[in-house]
Amino acid sequence: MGDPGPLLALTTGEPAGIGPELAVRLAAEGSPAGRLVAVGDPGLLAERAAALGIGLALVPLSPGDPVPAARPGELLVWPVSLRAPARPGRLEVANADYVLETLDVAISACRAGHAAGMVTAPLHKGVILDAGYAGFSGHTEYLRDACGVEEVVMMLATDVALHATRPGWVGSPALRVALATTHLPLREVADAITAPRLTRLLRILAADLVRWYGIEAPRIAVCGLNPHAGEGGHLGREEIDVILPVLEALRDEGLRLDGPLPADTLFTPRHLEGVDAVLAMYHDQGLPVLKYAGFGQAANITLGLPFPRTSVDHGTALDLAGSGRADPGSLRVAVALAADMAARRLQPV
Ligand SMILES: NC(=O)C1=CN([C@@H]2O[C@H](COP(=O)(O)OP(=O)(O)OC[C@H]3O[C@@H](n4cnc5c(N)ncnc54)[C@H](O)[C@@H]3O)[C@@H](O)[C@H]2O)C=CC1
Ligand SMILES: NCC(=O)COP(=O)(O)O
Repeated sequence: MGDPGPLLALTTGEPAGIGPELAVRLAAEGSPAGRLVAVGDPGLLAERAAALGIGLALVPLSPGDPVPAARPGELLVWPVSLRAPARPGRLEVANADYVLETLDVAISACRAGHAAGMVTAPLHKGVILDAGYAGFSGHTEYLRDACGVEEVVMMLATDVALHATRPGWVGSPALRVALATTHLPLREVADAITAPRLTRLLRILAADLVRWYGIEAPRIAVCGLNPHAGEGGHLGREEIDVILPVLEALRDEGLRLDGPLPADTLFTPRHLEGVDAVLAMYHDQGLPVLKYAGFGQAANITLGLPFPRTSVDHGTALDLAGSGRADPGSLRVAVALAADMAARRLQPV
């Protein structure tokens, strides 16, 4: 058997959702890109595998243990125990601690060098907030705080092959959409877009397109916040007062930035030609476009961390949990992308 590739920690997510079954399905397929170690409850994974008729031997290990040679039909596991029984589609507040512990195990392993990166199956933000973790916003900000970095950027990207093979497509081969704000009520968005924050986000985005994607001088298109990018100040002044001055200052530093541009036309093939990433100002400005272009073939990447972290482009899909009908496409993309990023990370510089 050849080089199994970098070891990637795969957190299995909300136990009532589709994460555990997607993890076992991917393990059964065998990941071509990297070696996976699932982080989760072995009993839960065995149960979901059995329900899908997948014969899977679980191999429990601890972070730092030698990694055995890959054998078909085996899944390595770093065990974390459920706090309460998990039933598909039924959220259980007591398991919020379990979900967070899976993240802590993976993050510690990545920081200690026991894994080259992490891939996360979806968690349910609402149940973690219901469990009392006030202010919990998602993996992205949890990782930021756990790694002690000031800022991170959420970016979703379609599988490169999707657009490259689409007849007549003249835009960039991959659509990458980063977000200036993530999980905020809409009425708080404008106030969250400050010049210092936007400056930090754009620097991280530009630097990590070089670091993780090998793009030499990335070109980034920046959306306006308001319709028609503010219509010269008649439909809002954020473009004039905040966004434009930041872009001008960063252009002087050498960053290649277009904008602020009206978001409705920016996301058209002609405007995306030669653009390596788009910075959208808020979640539902950028992600519906990305998901229309490639739901199930896209991944979520956290930029600004000391190690690769990717995730799926979807949530816990409680309505599909246990049915075997959930599409594992995005998890495949997330694993392949994390393996690619980890391989770059492991290359001597
Ligand atoms: N990476 C993560 O941890 C993410 C977590 N979430 C969380 O997931 C929870 C549920 O969010 P929703 O907005 O309902 O989004 P969702 O993605 O869970 O579901 C939206 C729709 O897409 C379908 N869907 C989702 N994944 C699918 C798959 N793999 N195959 C086929 N169909 C699929 C669902 O059945 C549903 O109809 C929320 O707590 C949200 O915060 C949402 C997005 C990402
Ligand atoms: N809409 C994307 C999403 O919810 C993923 O958030 P995160 O858990 O990766 O921070």
